[in-house]
Amino acid sequence: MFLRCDQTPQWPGLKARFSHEGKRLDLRQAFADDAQRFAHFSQAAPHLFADLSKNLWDRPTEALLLDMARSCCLEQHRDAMLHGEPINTTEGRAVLHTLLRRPAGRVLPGDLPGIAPALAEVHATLDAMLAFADRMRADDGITDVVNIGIGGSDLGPHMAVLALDACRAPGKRFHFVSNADGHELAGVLRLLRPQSTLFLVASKTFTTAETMTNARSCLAWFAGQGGADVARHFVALTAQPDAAKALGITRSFGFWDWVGGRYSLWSSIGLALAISIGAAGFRGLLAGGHAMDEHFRTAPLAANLPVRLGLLDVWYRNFHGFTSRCVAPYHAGLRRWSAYLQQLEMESNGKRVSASGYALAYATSPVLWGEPGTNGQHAFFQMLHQGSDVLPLEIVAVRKPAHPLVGHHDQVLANALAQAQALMVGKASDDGHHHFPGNRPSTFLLLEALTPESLGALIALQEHRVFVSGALWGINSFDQWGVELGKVLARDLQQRLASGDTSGLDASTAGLLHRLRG
Ligand SMILES: O=P(O)(O)OC[C@H]1O[C@H](O)[C@H](O)[C@@H](O)[C@@H]1O
Repeated sequence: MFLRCDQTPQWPGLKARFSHEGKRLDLRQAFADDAQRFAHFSQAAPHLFADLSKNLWDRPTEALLLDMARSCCLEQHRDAMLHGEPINTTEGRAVLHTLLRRPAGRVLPGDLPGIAPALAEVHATLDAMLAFADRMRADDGITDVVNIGIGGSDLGPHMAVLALDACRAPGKRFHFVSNADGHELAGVLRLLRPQSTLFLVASKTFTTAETMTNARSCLAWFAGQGGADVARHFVALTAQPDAAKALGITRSFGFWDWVGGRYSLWSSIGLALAISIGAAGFRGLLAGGHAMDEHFRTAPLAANLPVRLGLLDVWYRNFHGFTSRCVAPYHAGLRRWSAYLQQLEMESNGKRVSASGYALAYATSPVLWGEPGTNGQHAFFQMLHQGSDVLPLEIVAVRKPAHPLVGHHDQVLANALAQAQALMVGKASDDGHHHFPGNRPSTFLLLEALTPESLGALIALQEHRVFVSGALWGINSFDQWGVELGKVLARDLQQRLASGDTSGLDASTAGLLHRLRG
């Protein structure tokens, strides 16, 4: 059994450190006292550079956090995941999204026996999927690609297709339909012609109600518009190809139950992205992810970026008591970044019981939220600078733009830098309205350029940082039972909306149902 963070000898030490020094730490003073603060709290990692120095911690605190990670056997936890142990205990599954980006034939010391054959299957499926992607990419008869999926079967490919728009196949449009609300699908269908559209029905389980409703409507629309050849125009991306066949979709690309939905961009679920950026680009994404996996696997804890970020997350959540993290990508292509991270972190670590089912006495996942910079600055950054709560900010900036327009990118980068600076430095004024308290924390992640490789590394960094905080909190980061109750009740209420039966319902639900029936 691994220790949870609160069972370690460092936990009381961290509590004491927070009440004596931690809560009083002033970043301006900390920089004045330590000429090496930036050097110590910043580091390179594959494809990116991270500055953690404008955060409310110091070296002794970080050292205690690292010792706590050692007491929790974080490295053994990590290796258990990488080697294929069934660490998703409530579902009895391994957690092997890292295998999806491992080079063919690569064996790690400690791999369980099933890993080598699984890796061979991964590459056979990847090769077939990417060959298909390149065919579709080169096929001028296909102008529109529609990804139908929700949650992990939407957020990853959607975010990444937008982020890597500079690599998009010329002449192709990409659409993402996730909501069961017909307004979304109807708006997309209006733009399409059946003979030039490729529908990708993305669902690990092939049971998700929203996706099944949208897939059926697309099949009906296709037939209604005189579309022929469903086999050419519909592809399923699923771990349940038989369920896809039952719906009439014969071509499918598979993946495995050890790939969680929110970790599935790297699998066949990434087909929309692969068509957009091509096989070579998709392999670049995998290579970037793998480079970060290797960093996570081999770097000493004190120089391991996902570990340092995960420890900072625990320090902020459990000692400072910060309830959220604002994410601000300073790149318009990353406009779905916060939505993507919301599922990754909040569905993974939004848990109130330990892996063995006991109620925890401390807080877990923060709320993640945000918008691209500079837009957020003109909306909610007011609260970051002068609000009553301290809200840590995480900036992603990209040094080189992928467009030739003069005068734009410097403005964007200067704003990213200015926000982090302003939050920390503040500005004293006797007039309260003009007073900026400063000492507000931010993390700065910097990519050289937004490429498949750097995006892959950035995503894998976030996956592993979520793993680190989840492991220290002692929770199962890989199940999501909290989404089930609403699904069951929605099925019941859909029938009641038709029948009008309100028996056994609470008065509010019954009253609203009555109104919804009109
Ligand atoms: O890919 P699917 O099986 O359709 O699942 C889509 C999504 O819905 C589920 O309810 C989960 O909350 C998500 O983790 C998952 O990504």
